[in-house]
Amino acid sequence: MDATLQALRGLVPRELQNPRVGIICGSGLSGLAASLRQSVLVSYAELPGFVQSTVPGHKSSLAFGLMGSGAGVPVVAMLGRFHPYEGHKLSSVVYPVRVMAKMGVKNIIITNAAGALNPELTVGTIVVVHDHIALPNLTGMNPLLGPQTDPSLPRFLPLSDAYSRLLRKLVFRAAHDLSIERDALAEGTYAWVSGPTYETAAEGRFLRAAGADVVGMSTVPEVLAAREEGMNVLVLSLVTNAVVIPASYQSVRDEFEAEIAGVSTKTVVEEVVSHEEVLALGRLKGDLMKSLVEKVLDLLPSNTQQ
Ligand SMILES: O=P(O)(O)O[C@H]1O[C@H](CO)[C@@H](O)[C@H]1O
Ligand code: HPA
Repeated sequence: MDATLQALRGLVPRELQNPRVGIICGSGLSGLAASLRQSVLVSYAELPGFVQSTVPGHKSSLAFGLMGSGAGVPVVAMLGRFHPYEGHKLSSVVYPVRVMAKMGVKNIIITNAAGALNPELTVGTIVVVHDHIALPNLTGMNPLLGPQTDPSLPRFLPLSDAYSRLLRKLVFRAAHDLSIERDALAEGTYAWVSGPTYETAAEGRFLRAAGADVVGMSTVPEVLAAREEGMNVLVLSLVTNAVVIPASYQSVRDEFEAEIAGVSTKTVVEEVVSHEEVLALGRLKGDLMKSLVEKVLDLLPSNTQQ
């Protein structure tokens, strides 16, 4: 950690060395940081302890700068995150969050691309996450597993308050101030899965039945580290696709038997999702996400821990 912080002190101008807000850009959402002023990019390759992002739609740089109107808020944005499915250790996945904490970040805005499990969520909706289901955490893949390296951090971290109510409400205020239509935003629960495979229909049904609204392969590790470090957390999921969950299985036997009996049937073609589709939606809705985040920064109270 000391080596990373020292490298950053050498690469980032002094006035940007104490960001107030950290941002993590999800798949195809690096454009979020396009409006940073006085921005300085630091490649992950220059930072000891950082790995490389290998997923299309994720760059490998930290961007420092000022965001929002007026004087702006000093922020640090990860243009490209790390996922365990890339082969990165969980400790590497959350390392940038720990670095942000050491630089003084008190609020973190984590964005992601996600598939909709809730049939009421249409593609393009931004979901303000208020809870999560993390099967990997429950089954032993938790970034906080292991010896406590910093005794000042809690051993048993509560997560019932993981998603800041104040920050969530700010998003709705921001949308209201920007006259964003009501249906563009929703609230929901994020299911974290390890990926890199997308869900089968049965898995989608299972996660939906468990109460999840959207599903993705990231975010929860960063949320856990951020909460452990005492940050206020806001998560915004952009719905990039629907997880196709047919109400019932359409039997191939029925289909076959109808065919040989000469009865005309509708052949079922299973829909599939692709990362290209995910990235395309990120490009399409990137501006909405950017305006929302900028407005949240404008509304962030300056006189509190926030
Ligand atoms: O969560 P982010 O990084 O936004 O990306 C999402 O998009 C990718 C799959 O298309 C997965 O990495 C999934 O987690
Ligand atoms: N499933 C998991 N992760 C995702 C999806 C999905 O449908 N879309 C974007 N990230």
